[in-house]
Amino acid sequence: MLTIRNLKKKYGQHEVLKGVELQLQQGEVLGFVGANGAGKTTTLHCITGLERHDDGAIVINDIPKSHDVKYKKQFYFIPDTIQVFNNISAYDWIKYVLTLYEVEDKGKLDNLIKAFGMENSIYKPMGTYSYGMLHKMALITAYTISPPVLIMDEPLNGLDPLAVVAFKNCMKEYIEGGGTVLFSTHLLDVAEKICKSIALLKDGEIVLHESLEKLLQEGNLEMVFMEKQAYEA
Ligand SMILES: Nc1ncnc2c1ncn2[C@@H]1O[C@H](COP(=O)(O)OP(=O)(O)OP(=O)(O)O)[C@@H](O)[C@H]1O
Repeated sequence: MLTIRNLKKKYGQHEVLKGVELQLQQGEVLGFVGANGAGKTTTLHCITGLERHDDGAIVINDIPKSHDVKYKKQFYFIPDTIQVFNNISAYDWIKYVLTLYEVEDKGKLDNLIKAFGMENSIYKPMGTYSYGMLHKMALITAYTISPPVLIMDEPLNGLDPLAVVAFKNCMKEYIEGGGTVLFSTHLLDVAEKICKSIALLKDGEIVLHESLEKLLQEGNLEMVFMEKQAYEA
């Protein structure tokens, strides 16, 4: 469903991604982990087109990144920092994004607004939103669109307990409907609960991509990562 081959990216002389190889199967929920500065966000930005990559190939649902609009309709990306138009309501913004994806499902949208407890705030200007509210808005959008792949950078940051439950329930439904998820996280306990597989980025390369089931046979995720020397001593 998502294939990354030999992905390379430099900022000036700093080679951040040195040939990332990653393949996600349909239905996979992949937790993308690594130390601070390992290049997780850079990888997500290269996949989503926010950054140009220097070398390598990225293909989603058989469509290469070079196919621009068609490629972009294969995924929805929730960044860590969500930029918004301050004076537009979240509801109007979501409706606009849905038109870009050619999705019209008011019933689903209304159900998701309710599931995330946003019935009152959804009509307010996005400039008045907290960090967590912006993430809820983005999750409502993502699950309404239900594209082939969801890509998220630290999606649970700022969510209240109700929203975390909604996030997990919606994710289950989305996966059962044929979706695929790639998300970066630092929360290994969360990754243990949500993911089907884990990929570890270290020194600009994927040094591990394994099913959670197999990894947990070796101990908990923290132990596995310490062994893989994910963090500097
Ligand atoms: N726009 C940029 N210009 C220059 N260097 C950058 C830029 N963006 C990221 N970097 C550098 O690239 C490296 C990887 O950063 P990135 O944000 O991808 O890491 P990360 O794994 O997401 O980190 P974290 O877990 O702390 O969020 C870091 O050394 C960072 O300083």
